[in-house]
Amino acid sequence: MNDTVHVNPLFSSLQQLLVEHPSVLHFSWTQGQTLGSSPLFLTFTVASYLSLTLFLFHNPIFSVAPSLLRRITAFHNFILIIISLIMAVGGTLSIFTQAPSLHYIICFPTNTPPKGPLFFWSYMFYLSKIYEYADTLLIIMSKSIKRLSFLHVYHHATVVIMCYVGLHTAQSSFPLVLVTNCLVHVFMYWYYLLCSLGLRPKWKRLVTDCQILQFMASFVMMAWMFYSHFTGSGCSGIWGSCFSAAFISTLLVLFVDFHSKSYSAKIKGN
Ligand SMILES: CC(C)(COP(=O)(O)OP(=O)(O)OC[C@H]1O[C@@H](n2cnc3c(N)ncnc32)[C@H](O)[C@@H]1OP(=O)(O)O)[C@@H](O)C(=O)NCCC(=O)NCCSC(=O)CC(=O)O
Repeated sequence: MNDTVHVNPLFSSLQQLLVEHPSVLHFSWTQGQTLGSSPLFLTFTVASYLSLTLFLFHNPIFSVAPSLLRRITAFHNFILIIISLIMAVGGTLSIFTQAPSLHYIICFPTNTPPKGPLFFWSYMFYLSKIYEYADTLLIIMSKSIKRLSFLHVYHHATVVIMCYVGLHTAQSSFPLVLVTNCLVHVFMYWYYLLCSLGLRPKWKRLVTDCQILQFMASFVMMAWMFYSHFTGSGCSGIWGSCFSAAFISTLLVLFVDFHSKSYSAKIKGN
């Protein structure tokens, strides 16, 4: 399997850095030992996010000059584009080099330990979702408080729980969800970067379409996983997948609603 991937020098260097580096190769999610792996950490993080958001929503104590805030926001979006790109490449290479087949990645054998490159990138994904809390802070600091939607806060709070559960249960198909989400996020943060630079890209709707498509793709992966689980010898992380399926369903409903409110009205207005 590895013989086929040493063809291209760039591919080979990326593989050495993003898959075969000792910290990636020997990564292990150890409950209570790995940073962020305890239920207490998760509860504290999500509760702090929600209470701080609520507090700052009612008491906007920050005052940053708009030009400085625009630069900070642009930098933040740039960082997220780079991080998402690295995770997408790292996750893809890990899938190609570590998974013996597509079916394996959809349905890990039961009792698969959350170890190695596939779970290293899942862990990075989890940490990046905590960093994304800064989006909310930037919206609050921008004083466009009405932009702080239920969808935004619900998504940011719950996606961290989904990642934690995914790692904790060594959830099948999680690396595929990670790669699709990171690819969409490169596009999404590119949109936000341009917005923070004062541009208004005409392809906003395309970003939302891609997000909806990504949720639908996740359903297809999970349907395949559930089918494999119940007709075969079982898949790892079935409870994590149930949680993800429920969370992604709610996101799909919220995003379809966002889509119809944001774009259908404009069509009628034209
Ligand atoms: C096209 C979308 C990506 C964004 O829609 P919005 O209505 O939020 O977009 P908008 O046109 O109002 O955004 C432009 C405004 O965002 C500001 N802005 C810049 N960077 C930002 C950032 N990192 N986070 C939040 N807002 C940001 C700009 O300065 C600008 O402010 P100003 O107007 O003041 O100049 C959409 O599809 C979407 O996701 N809507 C849900 C809202 C949301 O929070 N999405 C991200 C998390 S959900 C997610 O991430 C799902 C997933 O996993 O795919």
